[in-house]
Amino acid sequence: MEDSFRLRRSLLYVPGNMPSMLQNIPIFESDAVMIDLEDAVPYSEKDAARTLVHSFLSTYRERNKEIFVRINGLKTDWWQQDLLAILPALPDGIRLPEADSPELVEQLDTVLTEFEEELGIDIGHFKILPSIETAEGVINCIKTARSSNRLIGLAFGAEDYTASLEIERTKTGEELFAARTRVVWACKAAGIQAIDTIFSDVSDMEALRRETTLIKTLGFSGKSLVNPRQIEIVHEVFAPKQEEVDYALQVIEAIQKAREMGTGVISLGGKMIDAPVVKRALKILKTAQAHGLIDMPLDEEVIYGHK
Ligand SMILES: CC(C)(COP(=O)(O)OP(=O)(O)OC[C@H]1O[C@@H](n2cnc3c(N)ncnc32)[C@H](O)[C@@H]1OP(=O)(O)O)[C@@H](O)C(=O)NCCC(=O)NCCSC(=O)C[C@@](O)(CC(=O)O)C(=O)O
Ligand SMILES: [Mg+2]
Repeated sequence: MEDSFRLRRSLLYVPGNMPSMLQNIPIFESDAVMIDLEDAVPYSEKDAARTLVHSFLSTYRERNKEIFVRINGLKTDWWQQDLLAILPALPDGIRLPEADSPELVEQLDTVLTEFEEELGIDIGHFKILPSIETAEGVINCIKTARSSNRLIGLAFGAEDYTASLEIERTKTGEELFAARTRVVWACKAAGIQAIDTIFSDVSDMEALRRETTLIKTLGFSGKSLVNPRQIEIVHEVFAPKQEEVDYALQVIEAIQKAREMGTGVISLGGKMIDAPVVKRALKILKTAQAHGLIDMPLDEEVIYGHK
């Protein structure tokens, strides 16, 4: 499966200084976890957290989910020690906070290559998920999205973003709309995934559902989470609905019939079916396949009649 179709609906933050939380990582049903060495860990506990995360990852070898570690930002004094401690335990990737410019990602990319050479593992093993969480980051994100082959996506961080704009974050999110849209554009143009920010009120599940529905509509593939109780709702929202899958299958059938008739356009239930409609239907079917809801060949050449 292409990396852009890998399920990354839920990326759960787990504070790196909390052994009781770390030990539950194998049982969480999130698609990924992001072990945090940045904001969830106070300065006085940074050293202890690095040791703890290293030892947890070294023993957690049979991994059932993607593991990212959020290091401290490249403008701090701590990120190099973070990498030194955790890379030998082979996380899948690094979440880079405050990725304000493509140069910061390039800098991390170079350092990761040096570590991979030293560890004797494939170059490119360590993926990068940069956080776009300041006004500067949003302005530069189009270039940041193309700054390294290691990128699996860009993540939006609304808490720091609203702090950088000196505004309050609301539950309806009007203040985030422009930034979210730009992050999605950047990701789609670069062929990587867009991951939305956390929702911090862990007691308001209906508001979480509304926000997740909104960001799915905007084009995000998934969401960062702060609490395991948020996982189920996010997965429910991202699962393709049976009626969407059924309609997508009808669209594919209709366009194949159209091709046999020598036309690129056909009517289905009174609605025009043409190339963009087919593209969206195919995306739904690939997502359904990633969810294990259907099992069928989705050969684009057969569907479109050309590559
Ligand atoms: C929010 C809250 C305090 C609520 O506490 P509560 O006590 O009310 O939670 P309860 O539900 O009662 O917990 C029931 C049981 O689950 C356990 N449990 C809870 N959460 C767990 C978890 N995450 N991992 C494993 N275990 C967990 C808990 O230990 C208990 O276990 P037990 O006692 O055994 O029953 C708690 O969840 C928590 O600390 N979350 C992590 C916070 C964090 O990492 N922040 C930093 C990342 S964001 C950021 O930096 C913003 C950003 O940078 C980026 C962006 O947006 O992407 C930006 O700028 O925007
Ligand atoms: Mg942040």
